Amino acid sequence: QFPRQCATVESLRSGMCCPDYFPVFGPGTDRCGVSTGRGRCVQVTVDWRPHGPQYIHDGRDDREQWPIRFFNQTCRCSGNFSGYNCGSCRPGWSGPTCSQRINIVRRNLLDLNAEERRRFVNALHQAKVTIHPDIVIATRRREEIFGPDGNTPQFENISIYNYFVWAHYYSVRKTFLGTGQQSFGGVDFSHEGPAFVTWHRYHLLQLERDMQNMLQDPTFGLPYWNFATGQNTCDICLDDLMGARSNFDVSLISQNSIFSQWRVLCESIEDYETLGTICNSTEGGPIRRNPAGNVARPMVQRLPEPEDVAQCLEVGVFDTPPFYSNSTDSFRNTVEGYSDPSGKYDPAVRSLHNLAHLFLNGTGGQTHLSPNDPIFVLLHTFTDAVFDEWLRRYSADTSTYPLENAPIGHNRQYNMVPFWPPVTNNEMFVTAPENLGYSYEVEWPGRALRVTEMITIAIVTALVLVAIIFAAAACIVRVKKNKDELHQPLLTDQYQHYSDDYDGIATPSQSVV
Ligand SMILES: O=C1C=c2cc(C(=O)O)[nH]c2=CC1=O
Repeated sequence: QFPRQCATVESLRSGMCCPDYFPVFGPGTDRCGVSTGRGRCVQVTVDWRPHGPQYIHDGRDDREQWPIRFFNQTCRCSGNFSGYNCGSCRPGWSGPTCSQRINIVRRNLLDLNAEERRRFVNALHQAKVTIHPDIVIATRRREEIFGPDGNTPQFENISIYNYFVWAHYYSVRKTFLGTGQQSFGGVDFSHEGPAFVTWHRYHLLQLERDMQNMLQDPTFGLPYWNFATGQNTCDICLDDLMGARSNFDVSLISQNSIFSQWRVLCESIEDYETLGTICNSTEGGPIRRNPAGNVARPMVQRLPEPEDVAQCLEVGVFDTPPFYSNSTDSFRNTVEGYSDPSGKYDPAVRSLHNLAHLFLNGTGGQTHLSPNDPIFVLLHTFTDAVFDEWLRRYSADTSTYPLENAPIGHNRQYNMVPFWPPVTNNEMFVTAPENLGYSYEVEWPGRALRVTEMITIAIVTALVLVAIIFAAAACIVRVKKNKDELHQPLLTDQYQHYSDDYDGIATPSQSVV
């Protein structure tokens, strides 16, 4: 959430978070790399447009008008420079002056060879155990951020992967309304609204970037899991990938996989909600996963079908009022999985992204915990690939993204919570290869025909066949007639001839030679 340099009493009191890029003459001398033209420290811009009716507690949540409750000044970087101090490049650019274009390819996990699989699993594990070099997390609400003595900022270090988990938790946490009062759950800054696709896109980009830096490999790309297999098994739950099922406990991961050793963050949700605290970097129990094992909900014992993806990509409107989880004919609500794959909203339905989560039936199926299971990364890269294909097919323009009245956090110009530096939903509503420097190696399924389409095609085919038969028959008749006409004058001539010259009785064979 915030750069380590800004997690201080002074920074919080001043509201300024503009770290030096290169402190030539001591701290505060090169804010945002100003001396080399990288950027400047400016007033934060926030979204003040009205949000939808779901959130009724304005003024009570630190995430409102993000990030103004914490900081009102931030770096604005020039050109292709980016990052909390303008020390890095915008996605899609690299090099010392950020002037070289790059393209990262995100591939199907199942297409990786043995060595690539090993490297990817190791990279995830390294991210799980490596402290984030730049970012720290707040473990208290703004009201209590200076600690019990008023002078001890309540921030913690966190690993790269756990920051990925924590950011998701922070975006979905309930609004604390006071001790003894129920926390308010009608709020979600990353789901059930148009920002679902943009928020998760940035979430992945940030992990990919952090892992590239950690590995010192700017070409590292996150793979994807094509979850639309229609099967009732998890095809990536193998020991050389995301871990097979344990032989000893159906809801655990096999000990042959490093992921069986991973421990889960943000488990104590009831404590956070009743005490008004925030998840910290303390880990708890193991990842739980029991794919297709939810016997109480047979509907979530299967994965989506390839046809569901094809149908979802036919929904041409990005989002529809009320821009929420009950929107109908909305591409966003369809890919998120609250509508059926054709776009029709149905409260009983779970499809695509939601269905893939629920199929995992464990840590990966609970919103406040789901990124703890590394399958989350792959499930979301695939969801992002569908979003990118939709942007490409419809040449989508940001004007189709709602500017106001979306649920809180979901308006076009809202800074996505809790990312730093501030980044709007708008900035992620662009095609990835041209604007964000990555692309997917994927083939999209063709759509099967609907019954009405099949009937139409059958009728048209039958009509064409009948027309061909008629045309052929007419042709034969004409040819025959022409043949007859060709013979006719000969006969007439002959008859005329005979009638002119012949004076006796002719036999038929004589007259038609
Ligand atoms: O982690 C998630 C878990 C989810 C469960 C549902 C549901 O439809 O019930 N949706 C989810 C989204 C998640 O991100």
